[in-house]
Amino acid sequence: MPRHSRTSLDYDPLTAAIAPPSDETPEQRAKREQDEAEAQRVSDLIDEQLKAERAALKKKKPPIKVLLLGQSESGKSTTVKNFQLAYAHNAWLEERASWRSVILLNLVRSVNTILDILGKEMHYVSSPPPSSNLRLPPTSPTSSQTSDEDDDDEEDEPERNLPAPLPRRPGSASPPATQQDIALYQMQMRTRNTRFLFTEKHRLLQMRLKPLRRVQRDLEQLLGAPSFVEADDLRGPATPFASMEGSSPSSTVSSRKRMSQSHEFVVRSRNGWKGALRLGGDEDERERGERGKGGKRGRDERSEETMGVISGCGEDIRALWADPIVQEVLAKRGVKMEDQPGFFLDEVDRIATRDYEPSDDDVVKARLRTTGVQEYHFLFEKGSEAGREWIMYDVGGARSYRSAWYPYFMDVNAIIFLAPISVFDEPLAEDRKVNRLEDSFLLWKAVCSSRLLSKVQLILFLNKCDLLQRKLKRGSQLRQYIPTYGDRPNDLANVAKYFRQQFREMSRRYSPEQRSFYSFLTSVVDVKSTAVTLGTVREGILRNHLANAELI
Ligand SMILES: Nc1nc2c(ncn2[C@@H]2O[C@H](COP(=O)(O)OP(=O)(O)OP(=O)(O)O)[C@@H](O)[C@H]2O)c(=O)[nH]1
Ligand SMILES: [Mg+2]
Repeated sequence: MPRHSRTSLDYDPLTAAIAPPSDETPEQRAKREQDEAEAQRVSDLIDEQLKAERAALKKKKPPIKVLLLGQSESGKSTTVKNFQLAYAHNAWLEERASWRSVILLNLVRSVNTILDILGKEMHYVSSPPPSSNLRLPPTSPTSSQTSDEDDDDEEDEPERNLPAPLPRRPGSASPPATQQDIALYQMQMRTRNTRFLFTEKHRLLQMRLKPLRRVQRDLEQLLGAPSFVEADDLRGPATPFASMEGSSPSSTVSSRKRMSQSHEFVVRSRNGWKGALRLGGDEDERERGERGKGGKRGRDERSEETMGVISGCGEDIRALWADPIVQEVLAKRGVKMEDQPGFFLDEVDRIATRDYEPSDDDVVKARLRTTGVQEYHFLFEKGSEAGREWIMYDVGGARSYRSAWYPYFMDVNAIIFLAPISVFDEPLAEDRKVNRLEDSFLLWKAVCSSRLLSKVQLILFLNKCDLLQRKLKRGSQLRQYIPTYGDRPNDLANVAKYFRQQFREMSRRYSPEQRSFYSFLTSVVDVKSTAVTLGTVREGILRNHLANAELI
């Protein structure tokens, strides 16, 4: 009877197939049994590992997910940096050096901005005074006539980078001019009529600092997309995510995967966090390799070259920044370099050197726009938080990036919303007709109103208090931009209290369900005070998370 037709229950074809040959010698048998014992040992080991992993997974606490929201330059990335500094210090140290190029770019951009302004002024000095009149922006009903008459005058268009008013007065068709508009207009008039006493020194500085134009281009190339973005590419609706509520979670989750770049920090010992951060990730590395000549070596050479040019220009940069005529020109133009993000001109002696290494404060102050969404993982491995992973999502805040926020609304535990409150007199870069504070209010209102976020804990950072204080001390009057502020004292404590009330009221009015209002007055460039704030925030988020878990 052929084997395959046997039906007896004591026959197992598999056993038959792996059975030792009938003519096995004693040596072969000993070898076979040894191999089988070893295979069994490995198999047992794998089983044990799988069991342990399953048990660990069971014990693993769910990650806490925090989303940072707010307009561009509100301080989101700076807040993440503070979180790294406080809770991932070793990884922070590893990453710190890679910020050098960003800081150099910040410095060089400041110099080139000054050179641009200087160039224009020197041009005015060497050319006859303009014959056409500057336009006065629309202001009160009486002065708006002036602007109507001059509406066809295109010649002065580039000069009209005027800020938008806040709030618009009811009933007025066109936005009325703010005090700042008028001041800017008067300043432009004065500037055009002023003849600065430029000397040979200014012409020499201009000439000797010219190589910094190329350095800026090189650094922008090296750093890739975020340092290239033009204001025109940032335009878009204020709250695109508000109209996306209800769209399919699966499509938004996959778009979220496409958009995010992941960075990991792991804390392993009581010494703090360990891990690594690769600025930009592999993809950027590849792109940059292709852009730069000859990949990493080419980049290193260029970086050396760049450093050489910058350090060679150090003296002249210092002379330019310290020059009283340059300072006068900037003041007349209303340009406050020291209020601008990424301001390093005061540190030029330290930074424009070949062996410059960024300090913690430098990195916190450095400015690099976020494009898309950056994902940061923090894993606590000691203490009561052991095994708990935190994931922070840092989004690009410019208007054109805001539709990318929505997929992250699906499953976050908390949102830290940054509203810079020093910007009450500034226009939004993406749309200069809009006041920056007004844009923050629109965003906050939309976030509070979102049904998807109705159970998410919202934490508000009223940020840039240091800049607000500086502005108020210089004499900026809040009531000129927000008439409802009335006669309240024009100091930090009262202005901050007023803003807090406004945001609280919006949260109360627009939240679909009742929610607690948590707010902090912050200057996130101040690492010490921010560490205290973040400690409180962390505890609050954790407590809220645990309370919700209990409820479930
Ligand atoms: N003086 C001062 N500067 C701040 C403060 N917060 C942030 N900055 C600076 O403002 C600039 C912009 O901050 P970022 O954290 O990059 O802003 P962002 O919200 O991430 O901006 P996007 O990436 O464009 O969305 C940086 O140069 C910061 O150092 C603050 O409280 N005070
Ligand atoms: Mg950012």
